[in-house]
Amino acid sequence: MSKLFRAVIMGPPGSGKGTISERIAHSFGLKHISSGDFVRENISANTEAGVLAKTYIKKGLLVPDHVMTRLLLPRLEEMTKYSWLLDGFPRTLAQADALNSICDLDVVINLNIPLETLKERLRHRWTHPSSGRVYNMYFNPPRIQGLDDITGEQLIQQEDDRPEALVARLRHYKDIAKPVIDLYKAKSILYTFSDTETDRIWPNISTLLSTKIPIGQSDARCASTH
Ligand SMILES: Nc1ncnc2c1ncn2[C@@H]1O[C@H](COP(=O)(O)OP(=O)(O)OP(=O)(O)O)[C@@H](O)[C@H]1O
Ligand SMILES: Nc1nc2c(ncn2[C@@H]2O[C@H](COP(=O)(O)OP(=O)(O)O)[C@@H](O)[C@H]2O)c(=O)[nH]1
Repeated sequence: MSKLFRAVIMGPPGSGKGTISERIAHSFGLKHISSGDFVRENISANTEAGVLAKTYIKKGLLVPDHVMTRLLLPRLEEMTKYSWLLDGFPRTLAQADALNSICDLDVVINLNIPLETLKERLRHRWTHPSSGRVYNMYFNPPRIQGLDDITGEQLIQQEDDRPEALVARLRHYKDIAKPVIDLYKAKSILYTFSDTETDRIWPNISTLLSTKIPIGQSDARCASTH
């Protein structure tokens, strides 16, 4: 079997991780694993880790490293047959070390987006709370204003997405992400993309992945995972 592909996407809130992950999953057939979605699934299913995670999320805190790794690592270990893209994990050096102990990453995509752009995007971000699906009133509006395309349920604007909250979130992100970024830079697997528009970043990411994912693998993977 050809070598499987392992990628991580990093970036501050609103940098486009979810949007770009969907494009990568669709174009290259990688399994998209979003830590936020996975946490929400565990909360809905009332698993032990889900119940614990909920107590932190309700307070606007990150879930502690040992809870996150206990949730995510077994999930990744189930995916040994697939190429995957991780979105939202690792967020801390402890999480990166835990990930490192179970696999070697091929590529880390790092999104570097100006603060003003992040503020503007999040001001217009609407979320379907139970699934984590996001919309932007200009970039990708829902079919019916205020309602989720799939369920028809009400969309909300998250408190966290207010410009005042964003500055603190961003500072926090920078502090905890820096050692993770430095680690991946030292391993020569970090690829940073800077722009204000996802549509201008996307062709560069697509070109990078075309050179990294062995020919034929992405198609084969698509067929085997959908
Ligand atoms: N790797 C992680 N480590 C710790 N907590 C996490 C992690 N991933 C998700 N969480 C928790 O789950 C919540 C939802 O995660 P999710 O990534 O969907 O949203 P977010 O933090 O608002 O990020 P973004 O705005 O970048 O999309 C987070 O706020 C955090 O409490
Ligand atoms: N205007 C604009 N909005 C974008 C662009 N890319 C993503 N968005 C929107 O910006 C918000 C943040 O994107 P998201 O993928 O959720 O980022 P994440 O927090 O890093 O996962 C969402 O509402 C997206 O629809 C872009 O190039 N322009």
